[in-house]
Amino acid sequence: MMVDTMKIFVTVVEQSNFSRAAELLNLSQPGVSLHIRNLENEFGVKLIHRSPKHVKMTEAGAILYKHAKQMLALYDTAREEIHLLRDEVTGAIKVGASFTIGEYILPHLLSEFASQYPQIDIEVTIANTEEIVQAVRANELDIGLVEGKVDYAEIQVPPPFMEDEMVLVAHPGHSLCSRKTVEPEVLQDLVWVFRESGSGTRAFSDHFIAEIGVTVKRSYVFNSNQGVKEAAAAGLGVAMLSKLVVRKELEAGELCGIQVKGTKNKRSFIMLQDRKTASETMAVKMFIQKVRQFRL
Ligand SMILES: O=S([O-])[O-]
Repeated sequence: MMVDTMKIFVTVVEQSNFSRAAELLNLSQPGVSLHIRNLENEFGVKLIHRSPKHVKMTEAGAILYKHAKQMLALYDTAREEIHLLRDEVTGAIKVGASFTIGEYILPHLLSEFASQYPQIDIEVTIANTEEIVQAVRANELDIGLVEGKVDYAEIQVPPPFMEDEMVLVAHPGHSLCSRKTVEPEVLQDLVWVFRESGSGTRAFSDHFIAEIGVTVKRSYVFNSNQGVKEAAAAGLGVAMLSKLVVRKELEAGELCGIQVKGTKNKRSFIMLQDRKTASETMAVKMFIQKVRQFRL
């Protein structure tokens, strides 16, 4: 089918590599090369320059790439409209989420989404913000849901989809817990429990500490919210975590929340897609719509 050949051509161009394209498409490399050769024979012109180091489009290849993208998008739209006619949205979505979103928001969101669209398969990857950003850039995910700021030209970041409240927490026996609100200076030389670098939670903690201008006496680092939370509840040090992560422990009195005068405790959750390769299937569109409307 011509649409399959176009998909192969577009994948080779976007991956700049025959074997990576073959792997992504579940085809053999000779099979992919044959499709490209047949396409070149059909147009009577070279579409791709191959050298041991590079796979690059020719001028004719660039023209075909532009139209092939439009053809594939039109084909998807036609397929989706036909599915909608039969009142069903099908397909598969790969979603990546940072830990706070992946563990505290996504399960509830997906449970609503699944009852609305039972025929959409979803694969979720949970990792820290930086890892999810890199996976979106590498085109391994259709959508990334992360915390904080993202500054890559090729990544499309629409306005935040949710606000998150951060809380400074400690074991209830910590000296800071005897006061309702504290001045920033009293946080001088404390022992902290942090998430790892690359996480949105760590970025927020670092920013918070820099803003109030205190030094950290010693720190312990865990690569999960759960680890940080348990360590703070065990009295290892203070920690800055999302309220979503510590809500139950605060209610149960296993952690105390410390208010620091004049500091900001809000951050945003954002949704990412790769500008160039963003999937526009109906399944992805419906998922994006759900993320925008969802409230916990
Ligand atoms: O998992 S996080 O905090 O980016």
